[in-house]
Amino acid sequence: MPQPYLSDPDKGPSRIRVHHLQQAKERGEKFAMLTAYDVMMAEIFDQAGIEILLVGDSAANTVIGYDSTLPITVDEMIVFTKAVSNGTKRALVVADLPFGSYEQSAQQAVATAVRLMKEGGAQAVKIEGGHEFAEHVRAMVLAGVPVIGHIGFTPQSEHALGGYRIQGRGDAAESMIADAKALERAGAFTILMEMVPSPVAAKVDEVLTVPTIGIGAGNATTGQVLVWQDLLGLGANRTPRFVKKYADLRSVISSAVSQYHQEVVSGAFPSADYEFKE
Ligand SMILES: Nc1nc(=O)c2c([nH]1)NC[C@@H]1CN(c3ccc(C(=O)N[C@@H](CCC(=O)O)C(=O)O)cc3)CN21
Ligand SMILES: CC(C)C(=O)C(=O)O
Ligand SMILES: [Mg+2]
Repeated sequence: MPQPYLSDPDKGPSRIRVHHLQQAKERGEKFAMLTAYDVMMAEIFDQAGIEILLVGDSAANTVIGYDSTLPITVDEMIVFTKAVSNGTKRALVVADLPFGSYEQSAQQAVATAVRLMKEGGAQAVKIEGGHEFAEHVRAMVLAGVPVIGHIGFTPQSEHALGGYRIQGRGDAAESMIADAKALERAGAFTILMEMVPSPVAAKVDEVLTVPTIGIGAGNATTGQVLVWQDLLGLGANRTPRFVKKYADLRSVISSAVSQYHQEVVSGAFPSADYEFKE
């Protein structure tokens, strides 16, 4: 396979923009999205070639320690979005619209999206929900906000959906495809699908012109996304089945910190190398 256009150091874009993702789909190339919530991780992921950094409302779980995404606020999302945009040179920075910040009206969605862009430095936003939010998407797009639609399992609707469950099985597949089409028609530049049977996700990618991104949605979507603490093995909890763990940072950090602790209590640290002479 030739060097993918998106990551070609000479011909590829120096800054990923929405139209590059569309071109990727047209060329049959894939791209990667990863969450980020702080400047140093954003720098590392950006320099590693990740095309899209998502400031997910999963920060509610992975940074703040809530057991769902529902409590995180727009003000909190803005802090994380600023940190990520400060650490990013090439990737597209996308921020989640948190629960309660967009549902009431298209105008509320525009106001929140504008804050995430103006105050947080986001270059696009992501909104959970299907055709019922098409007008919200249209209003944001008209305001100059690029929008990703998020369908399938939408964690902000956990209580309405009855828990963490796969969506779009059986008869529900047709309405999921209709949701994806409605969001595309409203102007969404990408559709993200979470916990959807792979054949349904493949069908959605096939019927849409815009690219798709999957998490627990198989290998036929244009892109993939994971939460970085899952990918790098930082969390203590069991991860969802769709997670592939590429490292075990929790044990790396734990043994380094134990060694530091042991050297402090034994007096081995700081040795002469780390002290100031008169
Ligand atoms: N750390 C983390 N990773 C995520 O992927 C993630 C978050 N947090 N927070 C926001 C949402 C919530 N998501 C989740 C969280 C848990 C499951 C889960 O426990 N899934 C089980 C059961 C699936 C089933 O019903 O069969 C699994 O084994 O995959 C799935 C998605 C995805 N997002
Ligand atoms: C899991 C991804 C898609 C997300 O929405 C988040 O991290 O908040
Ligand atoms: Mg989210």
